[in-house]
Amino acid sequence: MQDGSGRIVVRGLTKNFGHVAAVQNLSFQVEPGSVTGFLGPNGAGKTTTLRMLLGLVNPSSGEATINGQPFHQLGNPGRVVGAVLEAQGFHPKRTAINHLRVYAAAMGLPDQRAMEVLMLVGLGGAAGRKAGGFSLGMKQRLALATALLGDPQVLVLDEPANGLDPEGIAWLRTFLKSFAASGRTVLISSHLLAEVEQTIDQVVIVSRGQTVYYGGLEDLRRSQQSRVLVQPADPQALAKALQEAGHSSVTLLPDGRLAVVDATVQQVGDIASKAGIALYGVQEEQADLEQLFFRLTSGQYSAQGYAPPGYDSGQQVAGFGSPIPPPQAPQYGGYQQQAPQYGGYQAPPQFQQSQQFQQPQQFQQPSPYQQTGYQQPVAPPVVPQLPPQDPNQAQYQQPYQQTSPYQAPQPTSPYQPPVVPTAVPPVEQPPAVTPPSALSEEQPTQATTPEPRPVEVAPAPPPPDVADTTTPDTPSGEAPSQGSTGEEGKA
Ligand SMILES: Nc1ncnc2c1ncn2[C@@H]1O[C@H](COP(=O)(O)OP(=O)(O)OP(=O)(O)O)[C@@H](O)[C@H]1O
Repeated sequence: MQDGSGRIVVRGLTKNFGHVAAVQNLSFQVEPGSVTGFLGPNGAGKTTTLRMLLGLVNPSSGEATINGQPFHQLGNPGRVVGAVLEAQGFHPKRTAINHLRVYAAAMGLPDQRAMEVLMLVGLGGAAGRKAGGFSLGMKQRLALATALLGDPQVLVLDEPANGLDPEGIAWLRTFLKSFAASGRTVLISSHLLAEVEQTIDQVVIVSRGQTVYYGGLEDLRRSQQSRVLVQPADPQALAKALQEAGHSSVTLLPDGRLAVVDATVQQVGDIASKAGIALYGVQEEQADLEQLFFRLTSGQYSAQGYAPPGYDSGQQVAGFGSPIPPPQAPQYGGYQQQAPQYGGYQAPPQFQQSQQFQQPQQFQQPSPYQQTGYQQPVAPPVVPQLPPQDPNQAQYQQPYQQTSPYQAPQPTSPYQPPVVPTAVPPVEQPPAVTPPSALSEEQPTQATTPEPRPVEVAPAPPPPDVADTTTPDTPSGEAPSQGSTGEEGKA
């Protein structure tokens, strides 16, 4: 029996693909009324977890429920949960509007609902264009429109910002916040905290298939303590002097600086002065959330050959190892930097590497982005509420305009459920679509299906098509996986 809460519960979820432990004993809960970010580096197990939640992969153990029930027990899943796992796999020759009409018909919704969701995601002007010609960002919007068809209570989106331009990201942020503010549940995955930081309220951070943090984003921010970073002429001597003065939490960083937790800048300066130790730089550091994310998830991949013998890759901020060999960390009794801990629900590390600390070039630690080749995503501009646009020329329309059913009749929510017709209107040229059962892991992959991973599973897939003979819209699920090994190859 559905509890109607809109709550997602993941309890002890585990998935092994042969020898690959994709997800290990994962537990978290996603509450309605908030946007929860599901974050982790590549290969952390995010997609596998979402696929288990959506009934596309059988867990090795544990369970994932929506409204208190596994996905396959939801009566009309398309009306409960809308999901986008990968914005690909649309029939390339089918127009956006026809794609949506097919799914709308399968869910018992009127044709007009297709146009409504297209308008909602800003694709109204591209309704008659074939999906095969869509850009990645347009495909993301079309996939989201498909997920919204059934006016679901829960939205599950895998990397939804992927391919969106800055305006699209800003639009998505506004949309998801508004959706959650209407009392619904939003779970979005990403491997970039910066990409979703302004969107999410709660965060589940996974690394190597395990939860490393689960809680409010603000709590995560608050959990970080500042520390004093100091560059002394003689780190050993200063560490000793600090310890003798009662400051036991002193960490020697690979670049030769000391990080002191329970002391102020003034205290450190005074102690150094009394001990006759010259300081070349001292600064209080407030930990950065993005760096914390790197720290929490570091070690997912470590680049062999870069870390010198004895150097603990856990000291690195970036998760992919450092392309620049760090200096050999001298070993001090009791002052070694601690590697981040994994497994279970552990508190995040308290300290982060300073990027502002002023010191000679040779001591500077490259930022995580420099180390990994990433660039910090450009913060999207603030989107005006209703920018002026020419309906004939604008590529995307703002979603909260015109006749959208989501236009807020009530001040608290822009959403209204769509009208469910008493009779299903006929569908023109129904295309080939994988039947619902083919989404299941237990179904063998169809020979004509090019995509081993699902696209959108939100609505119940429509009936098979007799006209189209090309690639189905909806890819099949994975090959039988329980206990198998090499047959579960990932695209
Ligand atoms: N069908 C499969 N068969 C075998 N291994 C798989 C399969 N699906 C996922 N894996 C493995 O499970 C691990 C987790 O993969 P998953 O796709 O869940 O990670 P992710 O966090 O979503 O990564 P990304 O951010 O790159 O999408 C990886 O090691 C991956 O290779």
